[in-house]
Amino acid sequence: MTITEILGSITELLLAGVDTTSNTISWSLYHLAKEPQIQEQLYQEVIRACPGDKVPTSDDITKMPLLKAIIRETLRLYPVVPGNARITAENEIVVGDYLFPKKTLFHLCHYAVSYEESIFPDPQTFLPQRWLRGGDDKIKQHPFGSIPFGFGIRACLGRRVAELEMYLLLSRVIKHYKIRPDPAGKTVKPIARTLLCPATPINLQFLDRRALQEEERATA
Ligand code: HEM
Repeated sequence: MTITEILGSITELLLAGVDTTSNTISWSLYHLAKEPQIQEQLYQEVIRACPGDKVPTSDDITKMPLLKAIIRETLRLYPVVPGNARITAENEIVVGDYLFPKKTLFHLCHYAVSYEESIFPDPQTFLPQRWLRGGDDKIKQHPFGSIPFGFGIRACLGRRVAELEMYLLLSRVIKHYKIRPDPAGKTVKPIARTLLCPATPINLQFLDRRALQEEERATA
């Protein structure tokens, strides 16, 4: 590899491989802090699949459907890559009643698509259960309702790594800490700066579960 290729690859891996997953985890913690019931359900799922001092591994993740649903719902609300583009290089195409000549540049706004009410009822609300099989709110999902990793041969190369990274991190964090929201009660909105990022800092409290349990025992 030339030095230019090495520098280009490092920049790309930092942008594609670090900021994407870290922003997504920040949003999922933000919502779990605001939704203590969902956080408790996740905690129960994690300690059921991975009891005692055991550190969650990729095998344990297969027993954590809620964990996966939380990441999917987070990426629906905050698709960290908010837009995607494609050029129809070779053929003209018809979409609905419109004819697009060849070499048309299409831009897909993931952010707008994944808030479509006919596909996701109550689209502004964080509802991980909409992704769970057999869940009350489960509707027949449109396969392209939310495609945060893109689609086709140029879809995200790091998808599996990214998902595993986020599942492992979130399950480990939840196992050790109870997450509480910013006592100042500030709402954080997203902003597109190439990637979709929090417009203001996300402040959270992390309470050590072991210390909380010891405190509870001491006061009982
Ligand atoms: C939450 C995490 C992530 C999301 C939502 C995400 C999303 C995306 C999207 C939408 C694309 C463009 C796909 C398309 O044009 O159809 C993409 C491309 C790409 N992503 Fe990710 N990504 C994530 C994490 C990662 C990670 C962790 C890595 C590397 C370890 C990575 C590496 C790449 C690469 C190399 C491409 C370019 C693929 C190509 O052009 O053929 N991504 N990603």
